[in-house]
Amino acid sequence: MARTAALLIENHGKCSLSACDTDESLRSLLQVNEGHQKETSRMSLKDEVQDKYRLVAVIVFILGLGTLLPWNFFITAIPYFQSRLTTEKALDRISELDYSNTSLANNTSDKALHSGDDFQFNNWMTLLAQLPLLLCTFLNSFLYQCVPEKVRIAGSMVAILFLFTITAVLVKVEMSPQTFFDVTMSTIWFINAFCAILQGSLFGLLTLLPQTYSSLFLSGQGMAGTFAALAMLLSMSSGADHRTTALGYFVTPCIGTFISIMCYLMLPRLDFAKFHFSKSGSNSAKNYELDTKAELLQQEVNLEAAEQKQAMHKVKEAEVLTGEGAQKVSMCAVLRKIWIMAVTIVLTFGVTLSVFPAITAAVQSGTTDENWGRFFNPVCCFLIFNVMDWAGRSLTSYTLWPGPDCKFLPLIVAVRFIFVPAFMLCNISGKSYLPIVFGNDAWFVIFMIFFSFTNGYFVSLSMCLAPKKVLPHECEATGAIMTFFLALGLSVGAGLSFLFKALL
Ligand SMILES: O=c1[nH]cnc2c1ncn2[C@@H]1O[C@H](CO)[C@@H](O)[C@H]1O
Repeated sequence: MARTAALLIENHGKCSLSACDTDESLRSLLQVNEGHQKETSRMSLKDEVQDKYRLVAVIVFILGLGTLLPWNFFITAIPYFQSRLTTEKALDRISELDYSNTSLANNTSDKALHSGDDFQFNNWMTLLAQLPLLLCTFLNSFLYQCVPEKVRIAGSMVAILFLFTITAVLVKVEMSPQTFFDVTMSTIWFINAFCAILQGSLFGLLTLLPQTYSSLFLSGQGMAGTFAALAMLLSMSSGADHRTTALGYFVTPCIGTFISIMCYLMLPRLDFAKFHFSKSGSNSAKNYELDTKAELLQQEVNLEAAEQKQAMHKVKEAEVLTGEGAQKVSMCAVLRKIWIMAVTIVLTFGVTLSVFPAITAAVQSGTTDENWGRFFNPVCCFLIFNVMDWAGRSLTSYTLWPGPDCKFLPLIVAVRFIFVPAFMLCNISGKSYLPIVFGNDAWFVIFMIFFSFTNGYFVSLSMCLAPKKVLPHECEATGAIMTFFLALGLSVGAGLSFLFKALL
């Protein structure tokens, strides 16, 4: 009984309800219960298995971190990839030249080096990292029925470890730039495809744990970028040569992924995880409602009699309004309720990925200090982005301004589009059309702080507010829909990055 009560409270905690007319009654019902939730939680916790030493929490955080290691380790290493492609491309060009004309040779070599991105590496990398996410979000929704969760999760992590090992080994292998580009792009595609399956499967698994564990997972994801930026800074400051630095850097995610695999394998051995995973993961709408109603009648908590009556009255009212509890979840109905959040997340990630990292990674320091010049990119672009992105995500634990009923959220988020021209007018060499207006490093740092903080805040805000717009039994569908729009936003942004790069 306590277990069912805990489930009820947990689900109520997870999803408050929308202002939709038909949902109003259930919403009031939950409000009636709200006052009793803390008390009930305390009671149920006594009976429930505890997360000893917060081990499950730590593991969930590490798993979150593990899922975004591939994306972050690849984008933070853009200068390494470019240096391999650009320099060798430049050398190729020089070797094709008639060396009797030295000035032509110099000019062309200069142009090749300064065009910086003949392969448009940043753009292709962003697109090939995000497209598999979109495709695999679909694929995973079929795959989850025929491939067991353990195989999907452990298998993806082993594949990611293998692909990271290849990337690390390639650091020491000489090959033509075109081959290096092709191999790297294939690695990026496959590593992100596995990462998408991993992410989707872990999100599914997390629905069986209390909601705080989903926040921890997201927090871990936010930390992955900082981890990559710090690994880059540490390997750069080791003073080793270029290639050894890159090797040290790529060995880090191999270790990180290995630790993730160990953590995942440990999870089913922990009582707290065992307890929650043994609960039925597929709580259908009907079951949920039956549970809810049964609990209202039977739960062994101190609901005052009058309020209990009121609660039951509301349930009956809701039954009449919603056409009884056995209703199916309609994706269209859910989408109608959460479209504002869906548009918000597409706009947020669309703007972010259209310039980050494709354009922001190309910005150089305006100073002549060589040392600062080397560290400018990892610090001002990647470290600041990831720390502030994480800070923005964390702020949603304290405030959810402007709230679930705000109709103007997409408009507020659209204002972020201003960052696109702002970054395009920063100090990027080899521009064809645009001048450098914000040449000072301080401008770039200021833009980056606001850009990343608002990215983290609005992404997390839309993900947190969406479940508040729907009925409890629609939460799972809401999660799936929002994950799809998250991936769509990332892919749209990655596509737009080609356009903005061409306009530079
Ligand atoms: O696969 C993903 N899932 C969720 N968020 C992602 C993924 N890939 C990138 N980002 C998000 O994109 C922004 C720029 O790096 C960051 O906010 C990062 O968390």
